[in-house]
Amino acid sequence: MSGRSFAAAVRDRVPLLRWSVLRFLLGGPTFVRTGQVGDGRERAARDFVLAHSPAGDPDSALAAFDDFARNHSLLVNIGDEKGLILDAALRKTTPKLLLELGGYCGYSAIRTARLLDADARLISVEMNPDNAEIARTLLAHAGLADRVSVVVGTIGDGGETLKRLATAHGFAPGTLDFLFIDHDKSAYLPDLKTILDQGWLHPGSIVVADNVGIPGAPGYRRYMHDSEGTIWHTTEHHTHTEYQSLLEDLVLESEYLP
Ligand SMILES: C[S@@+](CC[C@H](N)C(=O)[O-])C[C@H]1O[C@@H](n2cnc3c(N)ncnc32)[C@H](O)[C@@H]1O
Repeated sequence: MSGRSFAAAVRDRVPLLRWSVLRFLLGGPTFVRTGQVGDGRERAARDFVLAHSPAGDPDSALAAFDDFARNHSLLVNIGDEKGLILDAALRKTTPKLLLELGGYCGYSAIRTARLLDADARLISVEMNPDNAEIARTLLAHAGLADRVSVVVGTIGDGGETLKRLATAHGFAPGTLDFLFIDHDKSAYLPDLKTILDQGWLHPGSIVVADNVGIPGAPGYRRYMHDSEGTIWHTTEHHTHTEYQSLLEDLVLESEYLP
């Protein structure tokens, strides 16, 4: 094993040896409040992906993102390991209208949009305008701008974003085929219930939720467990937190039944 790959293997097993991981943990409260770590890594990631992947190649953009997050500065993308779970869920259906809660720098939006039919649309709702702009830049770089709209807002902002989704993006009862939840962990369940109240989901709609293990969304997990076989059918994917193999995480994939 070369010196570089040995160092990478150690970082993978002992993530706390990485300064960027420690810096992320120190910036935890800032990240929860603002959606950015506070050391400029999100803009640095944008510049890295632009410099290290050719235009119009989503897989190269994802590889550059993964390289940056693993070897330079940790990013809270769904990442390459859990991303395969998202890919598989998307490949089981042919979703036409998709909603993502928590876009960050656009990694999961690129991952999702590259698998969609040309007439499908993903709307990514992101609270931080700077993240939204980074995501738009990288989606355009990957050649996917026509399939994805990044909307700045939150589902819990008093109806403004819900209204925008309905009027500008065609959300109506029974139209939403696929929902990816990856934002504020305390908002997973309330936002899902708000979306249920809108009636946007239909029998067979799929909801994938990241980080149900770490940082954790225990109320969401309990709700899915309690409604198993009646409202939802859920598969729990046991996996690892992004970009290391020490800490375990859970991704929940739920099919809407009624
Ligand atoms: C874990 S990151 C998302 C990672 C992204 N899905 C990916 O895999 O590339 C969480 C993102 O959610 C955003 N966020 C936090 N609370 C939010 C909310 N209530 N609505 C929308 N976005 C939110 C943050 O600004 C941050 O960009």
